[in-house]
Amino acid sequence: MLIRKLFSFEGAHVVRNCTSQRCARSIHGHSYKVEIFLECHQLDRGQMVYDFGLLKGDVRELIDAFDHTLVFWQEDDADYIEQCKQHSLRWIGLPVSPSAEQLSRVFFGLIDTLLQQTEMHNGEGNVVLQSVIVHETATGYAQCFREDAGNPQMGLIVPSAITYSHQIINEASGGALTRLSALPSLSREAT
Ligand SMILES: Nc1nc2c(c(=O)[nH]1)N=C([C@H](O)[C@H](O)COP(=O)(O)OP(=O)(O)OP(=O)(O)O)CN2
Repeated sequence: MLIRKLFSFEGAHVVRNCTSQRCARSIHGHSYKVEIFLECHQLDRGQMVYDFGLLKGDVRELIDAFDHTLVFWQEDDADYIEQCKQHSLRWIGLPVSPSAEQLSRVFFGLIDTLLQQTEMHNGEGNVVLQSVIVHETATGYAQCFREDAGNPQMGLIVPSAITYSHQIINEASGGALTRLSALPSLSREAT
């Protein structure tokens, strides 16, 4: 059985090298929708795959870290990156371009890590992250499955390469970002 929980965030980006010139050459924003799909073939004591409420902690905090951010590709023009950091308190640097496809891969990897760290106390079965959908607009989305998340042809996403501005770290309410940042594989903004 599959269950799905929907999140949203507001974000801005440029996606270099894409065919759509407005997308490639102008900073623009999206009201992103993120759908998380969990799969399990067993129910817990509440006769649920996984209580939706459990996703309102770490996973919500992680997605909220992306809210009102300028997200850039770390291989973008150095001056552009510098200007992003100067003019936006909330920014995230990714080792891949911030297309819907790559954002879905980023979220898959990070949410998968958080779920694996979650202690289950209500007889949950083997709950696994089946896929993550990132909607950029009302008409376009990308869906990442496990094989996509780890596909080197799509670019390696080493979590330690993701950088968060101080403002994001400071505004995170505890839990998820702090724990992910404590992993050797996730880094904070360089000081
Ligand atoms: N496969 C992808 N194609 C495009 C992406 C993407 O991430 N993956 N991104 C963009 C741009 O970010 C753009 O802002 C969104 O493009 P588009 O869907 O064309 O947006 P519109 O609002 O113009 O769509 P309408 O259906 O005309 O409303 C481009 N492509």
